[in-house]
Amino acid sequence: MAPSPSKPVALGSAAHAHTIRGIISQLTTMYLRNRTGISRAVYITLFVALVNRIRHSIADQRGASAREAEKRAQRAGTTAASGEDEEGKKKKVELNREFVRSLMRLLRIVVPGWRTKETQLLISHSFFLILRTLISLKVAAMDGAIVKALIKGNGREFLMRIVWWMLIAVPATFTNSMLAYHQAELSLRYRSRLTEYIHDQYLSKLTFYGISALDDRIKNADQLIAVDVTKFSTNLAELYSNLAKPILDMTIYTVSLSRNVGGEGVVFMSLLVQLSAAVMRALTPPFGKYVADEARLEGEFRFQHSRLIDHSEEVALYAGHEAEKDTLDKGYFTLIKHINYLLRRRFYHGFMEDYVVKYIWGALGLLLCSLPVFVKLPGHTVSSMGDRTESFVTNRRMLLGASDAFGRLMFSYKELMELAGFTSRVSSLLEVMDEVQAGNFSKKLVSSSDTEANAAALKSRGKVILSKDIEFVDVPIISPNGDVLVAALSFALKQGDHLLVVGPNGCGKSSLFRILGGLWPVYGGTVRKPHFSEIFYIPQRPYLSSGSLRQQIIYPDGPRTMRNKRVTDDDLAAILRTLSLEHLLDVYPGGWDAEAEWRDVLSGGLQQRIAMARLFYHRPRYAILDECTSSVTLDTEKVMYDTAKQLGITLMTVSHRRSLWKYHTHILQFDGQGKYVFTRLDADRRMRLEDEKEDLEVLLRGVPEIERRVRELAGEE
Ligand SMILES: Nc1ncnc2c1ncn2[C@@H]1O[C@H](COP(=O)(O)OP(=O)(O)OP(=O)(O)O)[C@@H](O)[C@H]1O
Repeated sequence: MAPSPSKPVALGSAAHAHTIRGIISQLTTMYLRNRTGISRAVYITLFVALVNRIRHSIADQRGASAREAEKRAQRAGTTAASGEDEEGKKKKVELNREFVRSLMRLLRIVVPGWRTKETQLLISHSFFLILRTLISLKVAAMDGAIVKALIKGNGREFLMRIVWWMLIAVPATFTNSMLAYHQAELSLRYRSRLTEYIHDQYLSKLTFYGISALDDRIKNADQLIAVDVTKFSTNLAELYSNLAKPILDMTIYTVSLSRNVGGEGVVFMSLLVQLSAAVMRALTPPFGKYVADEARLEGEFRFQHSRLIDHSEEVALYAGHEAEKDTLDKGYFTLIKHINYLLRRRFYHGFMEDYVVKYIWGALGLLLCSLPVFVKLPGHTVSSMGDRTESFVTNRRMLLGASDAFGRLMFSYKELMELAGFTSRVSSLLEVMDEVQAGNFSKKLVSSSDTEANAAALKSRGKVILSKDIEFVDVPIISPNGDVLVAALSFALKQGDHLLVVGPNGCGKSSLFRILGGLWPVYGGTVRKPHFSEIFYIPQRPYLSSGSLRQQIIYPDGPRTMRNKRVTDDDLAAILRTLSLEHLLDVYPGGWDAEAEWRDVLSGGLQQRIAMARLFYHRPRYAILDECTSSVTLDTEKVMYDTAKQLGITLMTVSHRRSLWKYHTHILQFDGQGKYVFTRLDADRRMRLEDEKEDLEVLLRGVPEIERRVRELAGEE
């Protein structure tokens, strides 16, 4: 009989299977014999891979920072030219290199060095974080021991363990309180550092003016400084404990767990957890951007309210409450719509996150804890039921700790995104402040202007030379929107020459003084002028600061500077008497120290007189008087101008009032079409000419009437 062909195959496959089984068993034995060594090799490889990954990201980030710096340098030269709109500039809020770069900049501000209070706080915070994890480990072991005593039915041991458990709770709760305290204190310190830094920058080199008038990238700096900085600081302080503690917990718990249940299970479970975490991260909405948008909308809503408070009288007189209500409602509903959308996204995300973190990972954890019960691991001799229960309870407790830590790490991704939102907002303020200080402004150009030519004009700069007198040589007056008001202005004024500036509305009269005061850049030509401190400006609506009556007169000096200048309250009273303001000292209780919201309690005319008193106190070499006598009588105006001249102040006035001509020696007259005339002013002659012109105009106005009457008479004849 021919041998069955299947037999050798069967024999062969049995032998084959036998060989494979033999190889597997040999490999398993080899693995179990060298298990510790292999585990170490795996851990070391993973660690080296991690370090390499971090090294590469840092190198990438450095390269990106250099490229970003290059791009910014290029952009700085072209922002004004491009007329780019705000949307185009809005940064995307993501956890990218830009975020790391911005965060690093803010971190250098909030923790400026090693020997600072912040570093001390961070170190002691870290100490308490480690202490809490160690205490938690001890508590986990004690839990296991308590349950073991219970299962054994050993009442004495059970009670003893409970007493120990209660004792360890004392350092545990103390540590918890210390952690909460450190977190709050750190947040406060970060906020103080940032606010101090921003105030220094914002209030130097007229940055606050540049941001609000010459640049339109930052809409509400107040909201950014008062609210977003606080939220950033709180978020950052929370994030440290929300990141550091779970990372620490995870490391310590995982090491202890792998000792109890074997490293393989832990590595396998970590891989599964990592995988599900990566999926969840991919499904996480861009919360950072949402938070930044929410903060912006909050800011806009607040701004609309503060505008209503500032202009309550005007709105009330116009009965504009319905229109204002519409604007406010619109702002509020836009905000609420966004918050509702955010809530919905958070709801779905929270649902998914909770399910994965609590239940999927929880089930994986139970499987892991059961390993020592169902699988015999080398080096683990679990014998009695009590021992098994103790090991299960301890492992379960540690695992809960580890998975809770991982869950918190996952949640902290959301917080990290929120931090990215606030980081983006705060750092955009810092960047715009830097650019404004460097003279790089970005403002939407007026559509009517020749955008390219004007943008080029806005980029170029003229010369400013310090001098005793004032001289403009071919200086263009260009509004921040790129509107050329005067192409090239030239005039010269010596000390003692008093200048009157006239012209139609919007022709650039005040803008000339903004250039003189250093508020607007000199876009071309040469400006010779005295130092900023020697020119005093009085606008039509004087600025009344908060503080006492005395402070209104001496602003921006403080009482100490006043004393240093050897000016007394009696000197100030004399100034008040000159302007017939002495009654203010009796009207408001407290005299010089009386405090009030001066802008509300003083009439327009009184405010203008206070502004003049301020001028007489400071006695500058030059004064710019911008329609600042519009609300006072001619008698008061005379006193103001005569006294100012007696004090040796050179006056530069913007006014349409003819009564002011006689106080000036020169006139600069704009025609509103970009042309101007600068001449000496012979007030009497000019007054005569103007009178004659007005008489003739009246006569001319009567001519049609005379003609009509002549025709009527001719008809009657
Ligand atoms: N911060 C700014 N941003 C953009 N444009 C501005 C800014 N300030 C002034 N302008 C524009 O510059 C032009 C000149 O303004 P300016 O205040 O010099 O006018 P003015 O001659 O003093 O007018 P008025 O007699 O009405 O006070 C106006 O068209 C004004 O809209």
